[in-house]
Amino acid sequence: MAVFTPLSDAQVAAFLEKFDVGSFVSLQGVAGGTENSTFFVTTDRRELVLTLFEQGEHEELPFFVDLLDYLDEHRLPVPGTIHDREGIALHSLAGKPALLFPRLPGKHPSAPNLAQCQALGHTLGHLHAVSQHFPGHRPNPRDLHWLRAVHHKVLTYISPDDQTLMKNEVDDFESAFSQHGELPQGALHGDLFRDNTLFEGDQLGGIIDFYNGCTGDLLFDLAIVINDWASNEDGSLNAERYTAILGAYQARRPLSADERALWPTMLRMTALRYWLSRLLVVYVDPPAHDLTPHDPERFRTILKARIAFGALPLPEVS
Ligand SMILES: Nc1ncnc2c1ncn2[C@@H]1O[C@H](COP(=O)(O)OP(=O)(O)O)[C@@H](O)[C@H]1O
Ligand SMILES: N[C@@H](CCOP(=O)(O)O)C(=O)O
Repeated sequence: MAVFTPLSDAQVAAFLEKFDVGSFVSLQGVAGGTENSTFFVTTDRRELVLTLFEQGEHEELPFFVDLLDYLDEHRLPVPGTIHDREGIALHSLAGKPALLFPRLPGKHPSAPNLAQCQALGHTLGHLHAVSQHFPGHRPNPRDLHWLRAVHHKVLTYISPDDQTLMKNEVDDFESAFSQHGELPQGALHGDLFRDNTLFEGDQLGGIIDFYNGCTGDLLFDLAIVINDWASNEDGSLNAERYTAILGAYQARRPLSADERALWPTMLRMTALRYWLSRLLVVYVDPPAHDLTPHDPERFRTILKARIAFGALPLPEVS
């Protein structure tokens, strides 16, 4: 379940009166999700999503509102926030910050087909082409500085071989990145896993859950996508999905020479980023709720595969 703060019909009906969205019909808690309380709300005019923010830095919410609204204005399939009659998006409900969104169509793809991979690559390339001009600023909270600063917290919980692996990888990343200039920058989704997308058939209906959104290396976002969308069970890269995503992406935003050079390193770095964040959740900072944490082992497997086999060649830009 992902309703940590229950709401009554009457509370939501009164809340909706601030907005021009129609009258309350029904409310349903959403089972998915891990961090916030999410509700599907039906009015006599439309389907909505209501999110109560349970954790995280509340002062950062205006960044997420601005980013979603900017991408929505640029015709990306994201839930732009719904503003009330006075133009305000961010409200408070049951003592928690609250946002209202349109409900986007579709389902999460667990085994995406190649048309879905192409659609995702195409849209992410478009998003990054546009997001380079986004004026907001939020440093990437999971970048190399974070890896360097926090990886020691998990070392006592992993095997001696894994400790060596993790420490050597962080050193390697620092050495590789120091040999290149700044990579192309822009706003990132920051967590674009399959379960943060919605598809209707092969059509990408929506990209959701921008609460890891930040600004930084665009390549970081692309590497997260490839590791989640294009890895086989054994962690190796799935050549067809890899080529479908990267071919479509580069038709919208070709990678620079520095990005191409750092690509194998970025795949390893984002694999380590999730291995580490998941280890932290399991051993160091477990959440108060009883949801099953994501498996750290999955990203250890992916990291080991990237080290063993490197990256596949990047498709040529046509
Ligand atoms: N705008 C939206 N349109 C349709 N479904 C949504 C929307 N926002 C959230 N959801 C649904 O709610 C679930 C939880 O939302 P999410 O933002 O991922 O929560 P959390 O931050 O807690 O992980 C999603 O997996 C999706 O099924
Ligand atoms: N999607 C992630 C969880 C979000 O990352 P975090 O850094 O905010 O914990 C995962 O699959 O682990």
